[in-house]
Amino acid sequence: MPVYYCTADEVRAAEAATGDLLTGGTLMVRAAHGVAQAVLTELRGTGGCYGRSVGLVIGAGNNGGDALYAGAELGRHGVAVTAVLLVPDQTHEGGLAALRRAGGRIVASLPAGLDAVVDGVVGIGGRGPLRPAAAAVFAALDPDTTVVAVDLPSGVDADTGVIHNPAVRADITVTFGVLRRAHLLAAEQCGRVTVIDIGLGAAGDGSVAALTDADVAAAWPVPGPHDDKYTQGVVGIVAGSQQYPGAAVLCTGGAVAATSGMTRFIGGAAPQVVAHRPEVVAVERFDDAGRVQAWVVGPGLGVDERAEAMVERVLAADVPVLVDADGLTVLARRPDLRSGRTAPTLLTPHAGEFARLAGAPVGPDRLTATRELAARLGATVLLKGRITLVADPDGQVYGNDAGSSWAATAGAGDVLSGIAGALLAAGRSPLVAGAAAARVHARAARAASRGVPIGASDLLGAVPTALRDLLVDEQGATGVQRT
Ligand SMILES: NC(=O)C1=CN([C@@H]2O[C@H](COP(=O)(O)OP(=O)(O)OC[C@H]3O[C@@H](n4cnc5c(N)ncnc54)[C@H](OP(=O)(O)O)[C@@H]3O)[C@@H](O)[C@H]2O)[C@@H](O)CC1
Ligand SMILES: [K+]
Repeated sequence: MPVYYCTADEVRAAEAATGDLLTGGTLMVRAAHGVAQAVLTELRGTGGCYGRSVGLVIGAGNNGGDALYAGAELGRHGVAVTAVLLVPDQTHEGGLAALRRAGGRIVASLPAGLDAVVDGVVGIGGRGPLRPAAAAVFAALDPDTTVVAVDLPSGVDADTGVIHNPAVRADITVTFGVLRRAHLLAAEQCGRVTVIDIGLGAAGDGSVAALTDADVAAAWPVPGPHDDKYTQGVVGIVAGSQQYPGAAVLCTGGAVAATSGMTRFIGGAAPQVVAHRPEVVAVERFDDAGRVQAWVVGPGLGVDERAEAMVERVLAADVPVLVDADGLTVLARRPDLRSGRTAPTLLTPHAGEFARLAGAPVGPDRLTATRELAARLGATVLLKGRITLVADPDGQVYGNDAGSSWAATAGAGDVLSGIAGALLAAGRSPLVAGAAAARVHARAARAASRGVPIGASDLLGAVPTALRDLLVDEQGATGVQRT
């Protein structure tokens, strides 16, 4: 099942639904225990707890309350705890008393040499950037200090994931019951995210979600005993040119690697495509192309009249179409090319192409921008980036955190569109095709890179490894999900 990411209001509603657990303070006790355990685990992994020192940065709300109770528990484990109170007269009273009872000390500024710092400035009640007093505390920290954020790194908007300046950058984020949208949208700011069970029920409408590996494995086309190359979906790729065959080779390569359906290619780079992938049925002219179940158009296509004619022809077909790269630039110039389409359309822009399509830059709130463009165009929009967002026109979003930016290399997008196109041809919705392709693409980048720079062809070469890990580990070799 996909993982859901909730808004602050959805979290508050789930907390309120617990009744006495919220009003009696039980939720906060559980939340604080989770934070303390995360810090203790970190300390134990780096030499033990006793005699270590932890600083707390405490804001005026319940987020500070969590951190104070967590500090009290740390104190009871022999940790030397110091706390800076940003708004002394609005500090959570019960939490402060507990910290004092456990031997914690209130200080004007945190001492040097701390083993960890707990960010209890703000959680889901935060607005805007860190205020100056909080910003000064974090700016003064030794850069190597482990930062543990309570609920969210302060300065990151819970609902949009906008990372204000300044904001806390956490190594570990401990959250409660359900994930917040910021944990997806600002994943790079949150570090490792841990969700503590505090007894909340279901929360949120699931409109912002992420596919798990198991979801992707279950969605991936696995041939059945009666399938042949046609029944698994034929994807047609219109990409590249004689002078610039690279995009054509990478995009068809992505499609070939993704499924065992058939791949057709149309364009001047047909000889180079076949040289790399003899299994591709490649022709130079549209009229020689056979039938397909989905098209991919755009990578390396150019933006001249010839390219425009190709985009027009593909979009006129009554099958799903993925438009990428130069195809998007053409489409930004000629939005009429999409008019009259009823079959699904998947647009896969990077930020620059997005700005051309939308008429304005993406801006910091990528979620809203992507949703608005999808709704306006009546198409599914996949916005590339370390956090890939795929939005349907009705507002449903799947995100994928690649976990690194190694895939941000020339040609990697061509591989992605090939993979997603093959999934469209196999009958997957644009939303699932885009999100599943992004996840496999990110896995392939990780498998190819393992911490060093890679080229797009390295990424392409690692797609079978990524798929093997997913399909065999998650489903068993037969494609049947283990229970
Ligand atoms: N309810 C419960 O029992 C449970 C709650 N839980 C925990 O409580 C958290 C939510 O608590 P919350 O609603 O009190 O809001 P919170 O995030 O602490 O911030 C509000 C305060 O911050 C201030 N402030 C705002 N922006 C700021 C900024 N940029 N920089 C500095 N300050 C800023 C704002 O001040 P104001 O704007 O009014 O001046 C206000 O005083 C939640 O994330 C979770 O950790 C869990 O324990 C589960 C049980
Ligand atoms: K926080």
